Amino acid sequence: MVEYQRPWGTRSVSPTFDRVSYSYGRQRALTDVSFSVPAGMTVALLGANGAGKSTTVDLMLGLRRPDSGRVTVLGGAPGVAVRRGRVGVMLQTGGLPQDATVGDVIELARRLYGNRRSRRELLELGGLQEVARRKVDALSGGQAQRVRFAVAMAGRPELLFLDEPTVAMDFRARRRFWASVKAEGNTVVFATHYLDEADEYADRVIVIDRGRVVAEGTPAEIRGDRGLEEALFALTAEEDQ
Ligand SMILES: Nc1ncnc2c1ncn2[C@@H]1O[C@H](COP(=O)(O)OP(=O)(O)OP(=O)(O)O)[C@@H](O)[C@H]1O
Repeated sequence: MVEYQRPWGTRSVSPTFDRVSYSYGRQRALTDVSFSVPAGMTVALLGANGAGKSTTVDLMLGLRRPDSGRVTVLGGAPGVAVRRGRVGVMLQTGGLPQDATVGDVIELARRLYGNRRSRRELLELGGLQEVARRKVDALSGGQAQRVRFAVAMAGRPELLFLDEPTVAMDFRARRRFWASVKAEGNTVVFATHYLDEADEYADRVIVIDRGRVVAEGTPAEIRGDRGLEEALFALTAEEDQ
């Protein structure tokens, strides 16, 4: 196991999990999970299907409460940070009104956050200028993801939670997406199955296996001399059937 390194220097710590456990009824999803994400860092959550990544993101958003342990986000309860617009989020599905145009959705998001950013800026951020008049239900999967990204950025959040953000994006859109994320300078926590993205864009990687943190470190530390995919094979088990 790669050692969990503290302290993180002088930067303040953002989301923190302190011995968090969570179950869906009798299905245990997380057991005794502890980690902290320093401000300004990009952290990737890696693990097999069903490992507990989405549950971790849900807890950070205050959508679920831990059965035991404590989750803090920007120094307080997750729900408070979310309600104050300090957190931007891209989840895997849903969340967009299908009958509205892209421009309408962007306007709605702007208004929700007190017009902190211009329409033009947000359309640019998502690479959406060409499809601004198109209805959401006529977008491709990758375009819809880019709308979700623009919406997530509307409030100039300090912290971004991204659950498999680039799944439907083509290579160009993915690169542009990461360039935008990095340029904004937020603290970012993202779950992904694209190991190359974790390798390239994450400052740190947290590997979750069957609800437990089994490794944490820089991509180079996790990868060692065997590559990230081999490391993941060694660190994690097959999904429970
Ligand atoms: N609503 C739910 N009800 C019951 N069990 C659930 C529910 N959501 C998730 N689980 C279970 O909790 C565990 C963790 O699931 P989670 O969705 O957090 O995994 P994940 O790492 O995000 O997986 P994936 O990579 O497939 O998105 C799994 O065993 C899953 O089957």
